[in-house]
Amino acid sequence: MSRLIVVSNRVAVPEAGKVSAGGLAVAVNAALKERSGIWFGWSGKITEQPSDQPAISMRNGVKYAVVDLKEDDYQEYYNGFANRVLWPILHYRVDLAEFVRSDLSGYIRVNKNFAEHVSKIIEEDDIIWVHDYHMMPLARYLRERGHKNRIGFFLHIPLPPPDLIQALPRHGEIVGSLVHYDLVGFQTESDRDNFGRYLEGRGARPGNDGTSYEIAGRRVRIGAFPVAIETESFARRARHAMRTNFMKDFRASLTGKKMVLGVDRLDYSKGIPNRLEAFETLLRTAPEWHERVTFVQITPKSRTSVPEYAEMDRYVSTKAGQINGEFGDVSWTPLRYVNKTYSRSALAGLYRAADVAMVTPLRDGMNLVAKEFVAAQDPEDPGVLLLSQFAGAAAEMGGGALMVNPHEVEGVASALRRALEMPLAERRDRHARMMTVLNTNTIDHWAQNFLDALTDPPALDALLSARSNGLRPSAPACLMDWQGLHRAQDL
Ligand SMILES: O=P(O)(O)OC[C@H]1O[C@H](O[C@H]2O[C@H](CO)[C@@H](O)[C@H](O)[C@H]2O)[C@H](O)[C@@H](O)[C@@H]1O
Ligand SMILES: O=c1ccn([C@@H]2O[C@H](COP(=O)(O)OP(=O)(O)O)[C@@H](O)[C@H]2O)c(=O)[nH]1
Repeated sequence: MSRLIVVSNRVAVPEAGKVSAGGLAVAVNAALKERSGIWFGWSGKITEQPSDQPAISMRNGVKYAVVDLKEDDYQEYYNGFANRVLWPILHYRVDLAEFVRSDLSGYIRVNKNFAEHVSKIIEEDDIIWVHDYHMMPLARYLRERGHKNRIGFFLHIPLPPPDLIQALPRHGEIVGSLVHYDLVGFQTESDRDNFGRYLEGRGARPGNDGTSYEIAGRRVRIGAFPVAIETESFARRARHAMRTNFMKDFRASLTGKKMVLGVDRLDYSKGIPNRLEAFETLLRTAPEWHERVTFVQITPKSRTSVPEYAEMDRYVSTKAGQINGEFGDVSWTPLRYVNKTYSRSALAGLYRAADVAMVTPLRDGMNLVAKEFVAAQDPEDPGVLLLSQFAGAAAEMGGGALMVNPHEVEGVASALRRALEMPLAERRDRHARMMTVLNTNTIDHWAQNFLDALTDPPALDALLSARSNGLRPSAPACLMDWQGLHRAQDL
């Protein structure tokens, strides 16, 4: 069996007793779990003179190979181009992008350096899977070194329409370089279609198979592969968590009040200010909820050296203080705003104890918190998911969540009230609909679907032709929906 080499900016080497690093980490570890593989990337450390050799460690059959970054690489590549240019533009926030040429040089330098390291470990049959916006041009530099391996790329964050991509200086070298991959995967069909239109604008010709484009002598396939969670084990974790002292103490502290929960990195894309304003509107317009509800907002700090994040930090903590000052009482703190990172087990318990989860990003690639919240619920007495229409998760969870436009604060406040007052039968019905999705697309399916599409394009062609022969009602013809194709195979 060929080896799988995963490349991403952050590498989450599992460490006993250490808090998990987030969605991407969980997803990639699950992909590597079943395969003989290597995960290469940044160690998370900054050193003056990084070693020429990656530091290697083995955990549960997976090899982790990590390198340190120099201070200027960290500033230019990670804080600069990745998080002050690509992140805002790909999240539709061109207004927040701060482009500096030296940051782009740093981004290219680190990508070339990663390619040099990865090049040394690649064997002929290896499959290479590159993750996220930090590493867009990596395949190009590997191809320049002569590697003909199958290389796939998955973008964890949104991809906006071509007009917005074009606001990115030298977008052709960055987003355009994705054509050096064999397969490019996105979280949603909308992201995938935006990329298809972007390629067409650059002169790419759609292939006859309906899933690929040809440009500059290369053929690239594209698809939607919504990232998922370990549904069953997360549900189990949530059940067990309720027996811990942590959860017993927490529930006692609620003194019978309803609990609304938010869990997000402190990031402007997550819509935290709008959410707090919606809670404030509820308290202002529905005084009957005073002393009967507690909002718990868990917000680990993120990318703190980036000025836009520091500004968000100041705004949110001021707003939280103002809400408590205005509405709180000696016996009631309406909002508990916490900047700590919690373990996945602690989070699972908090999700299960919550009556409502507010997941209201202004834009989000997927948002795994939305899925984890649903998986953690007691099916007999489930909480309600209030979900932004701009989260990638909305494409799958829209059938059961209360959908909101996070820009309409009064609308979110009304939805929050409706969620708090929703009858049990409706809560059960909505929860069951979302669980069907989470049980169908698990993290193992996600990884398997992507790797099958990357390694076995003939199977993909066969499925597509089966579909065009009437085995499945035709979907938007130009591009593929790999999950839909799997269902077609079942027919
Ligand atoms: O590594 P950081 O800079 O600390 O940021 C953490 C991760 O944030 C982003 O997560 C995205 O991936 C999730 C899983 O697919 C998805 O659910 C979410 O919507 C995205 O925002 C980022 O893409 C990762 O690279 C970061 O490691
Ligand atoms: O205190 C925390 C807060 C979040 N998370 C995890 O971080 C991930 C966040 O992923 P999401 O897709 O929601 O957003 P991202 O931060 O990746 O943009 C989820 O798996 C959460 O369980 C965590 O382990 N501890």
